[in-house]
Amino acid sequence: MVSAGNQSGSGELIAILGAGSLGRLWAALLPSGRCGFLPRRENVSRLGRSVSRQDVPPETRCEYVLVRSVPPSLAPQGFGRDILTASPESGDACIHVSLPWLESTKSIELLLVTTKAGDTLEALEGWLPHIPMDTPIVLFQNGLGSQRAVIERWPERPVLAASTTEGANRPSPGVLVHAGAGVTWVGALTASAADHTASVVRQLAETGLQVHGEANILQRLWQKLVVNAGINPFTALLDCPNGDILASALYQQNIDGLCSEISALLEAETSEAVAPEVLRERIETVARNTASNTSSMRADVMAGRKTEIDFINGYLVQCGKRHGIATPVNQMLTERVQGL
Ligand SMILES: NC(=O)C1=CN([C@@H]2O[C@H](COP(=O)(O)OP(=O)(O)OC[C@H]3O[C@@H](n4cnc5c(N)ncnc54)[C@H](OP(=O)(O)O)[C@@H]3O)[C@@H](O)[C@H]2O)C=CC1
Ligand SMILES: CC(C)(CO)C(=O)C(=O)O
Repeated sequence: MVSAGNQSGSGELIAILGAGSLGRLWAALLPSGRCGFLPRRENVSRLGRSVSRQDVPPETRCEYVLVRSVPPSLAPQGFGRDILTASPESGDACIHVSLPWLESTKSIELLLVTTKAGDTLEALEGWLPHIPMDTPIVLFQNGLGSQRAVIERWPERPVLAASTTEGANRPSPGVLVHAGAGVTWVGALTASAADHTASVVRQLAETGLQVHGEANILQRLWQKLVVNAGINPFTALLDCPNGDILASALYQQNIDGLCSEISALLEAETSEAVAPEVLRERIETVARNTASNTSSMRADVMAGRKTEIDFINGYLVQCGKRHGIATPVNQMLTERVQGL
């Protein structure tokens, strides 16, 4: 059982904003007693308030089971529906996790933000006025665009970004599955964050997950963006696992155009020249290595959630507009996914 006490007397805390799959994964693996979740700001007044008998009692702790060791037959399937057959009983390493919903922001020494890209700004708007100016903030969002919005809004704060290939999903409300081990890269986005990188990496590495500092985190985010832009929309539109896109007509007809657009954008944005064929090879290597995965975008569509398309192919369309580069394939994929 991983458990953290209520805030009083527990010293400095790592707060997690976004108690979803990724947030719960870090929370469960961080040293016990040092971690808690920040609730949605609008729910704050319900926490810790005495309630009348007619009211629903507020949840003061977030409880779930972490399934760390998925049976090999399920492990490669990653996100989504396929994992539904994984139950806490079927793995050999289930941990019961019980962590507090934080009521005060006083002793927060590190803030991990694990909301979806589209929710990040609003989630931070609610909490940052209550969090000390020198508390490092680590953004875990996939795609690009949300990070820039945060640093433009709070340029003085120490803001870092993380790019991670860990895989976590929630097949049912009380169960978190660590579906795939990966690597996490952390680097500074604002000037005042540079001094915090080493200590953030050290704290995150206490989970036992692989965590490294990255001097050029934007480049890492771009590398992941390329792969997500070349796999996720096709899986969502074709409603298929990652590997199945490769033989499809939609993919075959559009991948070269997509890679040419991304290659031009990459050079315009980062000065890195990477040939379209190299980008295609990178995309296809990941698609083959994760062939039976349900991508996060397909999983969002299947669950009726808003996708992160605006921060992946949609972001590339916006980049194209800034640089005068035509992006018809990214535009088509964005519009079609938005329409799902
Ligand atoms: N899951 C993974 O393995 C990986 C995820 N990522 C990236 O990490 C990010 C999070 O992904 P994931 O954990 O899967 O997403 P989830 O949807 O599982 O989690 C997001 C969480 O944020 C919460 N949230 C939304 N708005 C607010 C708010 N205003 N205040 C507080 N909490 C809020 C949601 O609450 P509610 O449920 O109530 O809506 C939800 O619990 C995404 O950008 C994703 O691309 C990157 C690599 C791997
Ligand atoms: C690499 C990939 C496509 C793996 O499924 C992913 O990151 C995602 O699903 O968002």
